[in-house]
Amino acid sequence: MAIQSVGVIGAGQMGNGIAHVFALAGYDVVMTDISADALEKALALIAKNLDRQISREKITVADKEATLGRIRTTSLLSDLGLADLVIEAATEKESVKHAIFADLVPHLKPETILASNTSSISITRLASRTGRPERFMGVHFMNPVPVMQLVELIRGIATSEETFGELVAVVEKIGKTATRAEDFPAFIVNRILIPMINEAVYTLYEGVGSVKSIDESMKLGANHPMGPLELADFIGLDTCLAIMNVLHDGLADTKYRPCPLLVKYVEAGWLGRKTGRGFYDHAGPEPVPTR
Ligand SMILES: CC(=O)CC(=O)SCCNC(=O)CCNC(=O)[C@H](O)C(C)(C)COP(=O)(O)OP(=O)(O)OC[C@H]1O[C@@H](n2cnc3c(N)ncnc32)[C@H](O)[C@@H]1OP(=O)(O)O
Ligand SMILES: NC(=O)C1=CN([C@@H]2O[C@H](COP(=O)(O)OP(=O)(O)OC[C@H]3O[C@@H](n4cnc5c(N)ncnc54)[C@H](OP(=O)(O)O)[C@@H]3O)[C@@H](O)[C@H]2O)C=CC1
Repeated sequence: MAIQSVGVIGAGQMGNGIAHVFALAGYDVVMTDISADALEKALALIAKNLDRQISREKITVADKEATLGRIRTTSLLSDLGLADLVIEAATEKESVKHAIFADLVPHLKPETILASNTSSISITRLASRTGRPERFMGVHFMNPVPVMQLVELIRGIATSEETFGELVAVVEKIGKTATRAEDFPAFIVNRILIPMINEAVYTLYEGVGSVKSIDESMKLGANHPMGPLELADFIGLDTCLAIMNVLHDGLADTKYRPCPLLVKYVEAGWLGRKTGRGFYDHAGPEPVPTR
């Protein structure tokens, strides 16, 4: 099946970037979210990120206009019914994802491929209740989507060769590089990266360093583009904690226990950039460490 139209569910940090890259590559995009405000913010962010690409002469003004013209937003999940591919990028909570698929599937064409941008949750389990496990995949983009080259492709135990092949072709068409990860907790990137971030939170929690010294050490000492705590704020502390819980429960190994300080920040609603405060206060022109 030639994929021409893409549905995106969830217009948060990831959903807006996924809509951006598909529309820029020429796909028709319908994006939905439970929050109308999130949809509005997402369109504004897409326009801003397209302007970044114009200022670096990566695209033209005409490209930006055409891209925005290919993105439609809706509050109705049923409006995604005609899409050839639907990518779910809602909150990293398994119950939320199952509920979305249960509401969505009755509206879909039989040949439509369903995918989740989940950071860590079992693709096999997500697929098992959709009635189309052979046409279900993990398509895991990296943040920020317009810039990061990688897309992790994860097959559930029942995903067909045909579905996998179609998504390899789609990733190539949007100009990114697909790697393949097997369907085990947090796949490859987050199996390695998020425990490192959790370790950075332990380093802060045990008083080994301050937010500033920890991030500066990894930026200058390991050439990381962002320090681990700055990156945690960028990802979202709720998402980082959700991934650690998936690793801890899925691999039954205490080495994946989430740091109590990370739990406390999430309990306080200090989720990082998306709520304005995490390990940094993002209210001003420059982020200010909060510890
Ligand atoms: C949690 C999961 O499930 C998986 C994950 O995603 S884990 C997280 C993976 N991501 C990372 O590790 C990001 C690490 N950080 C970085 O790579 C860099 O800091 C960064 C690319 C985000 C910003 O780079 P920088 O050098 O500080 O900024 P800057 O030079 O201004 O921007 C570089 C490019 O990124 C773009 N950019 C910067 N921030 C951006 C953002 N938030 N959204 C979109 N584009 C952005 C700029 O426009 C520029 O794009 P072009 O090259 O296309 O013009
Ligand atoms: N953040 C990151 O760096 C990365 C995240 N991911 C994965 O992508 C997914 C999204 O993450 P992210 O964008 O950071 O999360 P965000 O919290 O930024 O955005 C999630 C969006 O989904 C909305 N939402 C919640 N429930 C529903 C629903 N039932 N139907 C439609 N929309 C809904 C949320 O609305 P509201 O806020 O009102 O609840 C919010 O706008 C997660 O699975 C995450 O693990 C993958 C790669 C990187």
